[in-house]
Amino acid sequence: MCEEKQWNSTQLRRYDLELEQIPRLYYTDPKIDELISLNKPVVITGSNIIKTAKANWTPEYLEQNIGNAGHTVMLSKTHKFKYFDESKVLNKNNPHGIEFTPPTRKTKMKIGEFMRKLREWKPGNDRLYLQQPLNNTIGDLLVRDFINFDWEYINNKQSKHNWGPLTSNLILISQEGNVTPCHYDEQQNFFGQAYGYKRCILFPPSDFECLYPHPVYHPHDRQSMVDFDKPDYTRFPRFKFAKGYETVVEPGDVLYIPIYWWHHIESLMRGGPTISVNFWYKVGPTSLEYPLKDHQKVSITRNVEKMLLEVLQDPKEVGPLLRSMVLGRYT
Ligand SMILES: O=C(O)C(=O)C[C@H](CCCc1ccccc1)C(=O)O
Ligand SMILES: [Zn+2]
Repeated sequence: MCEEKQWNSTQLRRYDLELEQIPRLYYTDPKIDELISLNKPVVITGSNIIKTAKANWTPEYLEQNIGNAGHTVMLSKTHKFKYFDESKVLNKNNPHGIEFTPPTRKTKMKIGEFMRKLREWKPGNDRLYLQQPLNNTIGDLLVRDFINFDWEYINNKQSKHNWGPLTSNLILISQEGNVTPCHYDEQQNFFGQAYGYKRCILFPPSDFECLYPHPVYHPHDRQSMVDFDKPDYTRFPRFKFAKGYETVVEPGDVLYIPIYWWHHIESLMRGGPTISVNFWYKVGPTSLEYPLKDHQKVSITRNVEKMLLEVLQDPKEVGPLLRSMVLGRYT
């Protein structure tokens, strides 16, 4: 039977992008392992991976059970929550940092205050996004739910695909309409959707030239410089060639976001709060096998940038040096 969809396309933000669908496969389907081994995204449906979260994690339940410690909440004046690395921002004890105006503010909030602020939110108020690594401050019922995730399935995938150790699980409680702008992470990611609906737009690592990441030394390292709401085609002409994939994850879905794949994530407008839990896996130093995979080339460019910045010191010298090295010789 076909369930009626719980959302409609007016709840999705509109972008100037051509998007194909990410495959949705039932968790017993062997094609899932084919796609994961090719470092390609797939939505795993019908599994018990986060079954207890799908069953129990409503905003009210989390308010009762997430624990009474303060939680990390990002505040933003816009719907965008563009991540930045605080260690790369210029401040008194970081002379090498750069001038930078943070687009979001990080605070600590008790869950009750967070939920109240969400309920009382009015246009013009700061938007809120709770982003809290799961730790030992969570309540007993949440611990029980977490223990009852289908770890056999999860661990089987982790070992079959030679992922490194699970580094962290992030609990995400988003206000409706919030956007995490396009970025990539250096970890494999099982992105579990527990409550509400999130639209995920992904691009392969080979779209590096179309998505213009900030320089590695910048606080917005790994984030795209392109504003999807208003792309600057003069500065970023190749953005029009980006070839994206999208899906809307629903409660119980687990989206495999391959390492180094770009992803933009939005909580549907007028869809109420959303709750997600991700599983990040670091990958160890992999032996370089030829031909190199696209994500390995991105990793190499990062190392070149870091080395050049280390020796040149001044970021303004990196462009001219690379240009003189490459133009007429390698191009
Ligand atoms: O799971 C992922 O990789 C996502 O990008 C999920 C994303 C929020 C990520 C917030 C964040 C980014 C970097 C460091 C710490 C926190 C969302 O769902 O909005
Ligand atoms: Zn991410």
